[in-house]
Amino acid sequence: MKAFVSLWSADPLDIGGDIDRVAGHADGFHIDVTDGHLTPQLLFGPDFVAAVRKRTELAIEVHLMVTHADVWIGPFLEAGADIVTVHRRSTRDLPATLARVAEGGATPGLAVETHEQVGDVTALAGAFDRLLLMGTEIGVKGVEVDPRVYGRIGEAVALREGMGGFDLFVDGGIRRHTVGLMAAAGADGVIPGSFVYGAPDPAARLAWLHGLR
Ligand SMILES: O=C(CO)[C@H](O)[C@H](O)COP(=O)(O)O
Repeated sequence: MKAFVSLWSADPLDIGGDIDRVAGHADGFHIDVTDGHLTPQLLFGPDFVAAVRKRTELAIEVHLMVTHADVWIGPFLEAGADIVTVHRRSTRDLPATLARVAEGGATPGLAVETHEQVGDVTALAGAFDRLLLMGTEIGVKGVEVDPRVYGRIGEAVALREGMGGFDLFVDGGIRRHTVGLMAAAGADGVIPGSFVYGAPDPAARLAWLHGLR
């Protein structure tokens, strides 16, 4: 099981230190971008991503939870994002938005929210390389996973072979009692927040995560 660690759950006064603490153990970092409109939070802009880029060579995923994704793809690519993940609700033309990410040299990611149908992604076969399946509502943290997520992981796994393949990650509600079930259902990776940064030994927790499947 891979882990892209969510910097939203790092210590906001010591994010550099928190990056260094897990850098030899994480598979990448996940940076949430919210606009207070699509999501009830204000989080992380391109300058922040550029600063993280200078601090680590690990992959950076930018999770765009904003009303107008197209406006922000360019600035986040320039800042050094490796993966840009967008929502259906963030654009009027989802294939064009995903293509813009790929044309910019980054991996296009598609987020599927808890109220959306997993099966709807089949129409976008080949347009994205990462599926970010939300385990909770977007723009919240510290909450429990929606238990329907395990079945939804299975649905995505069943679909992906016929779609040319994609990496399947789960975001939200990553806990000791949920992550093993996510791995067993077929997820390739998760986005741990407090599960890593709230642990007494974040590196050991990541090693434990890597051993799952
Ligand atoms: O976007 C998120 C959840 O939707 C973030 O990944 C968040 O950092 C998770 O927080 P936690 O695992 O601490 O609840």
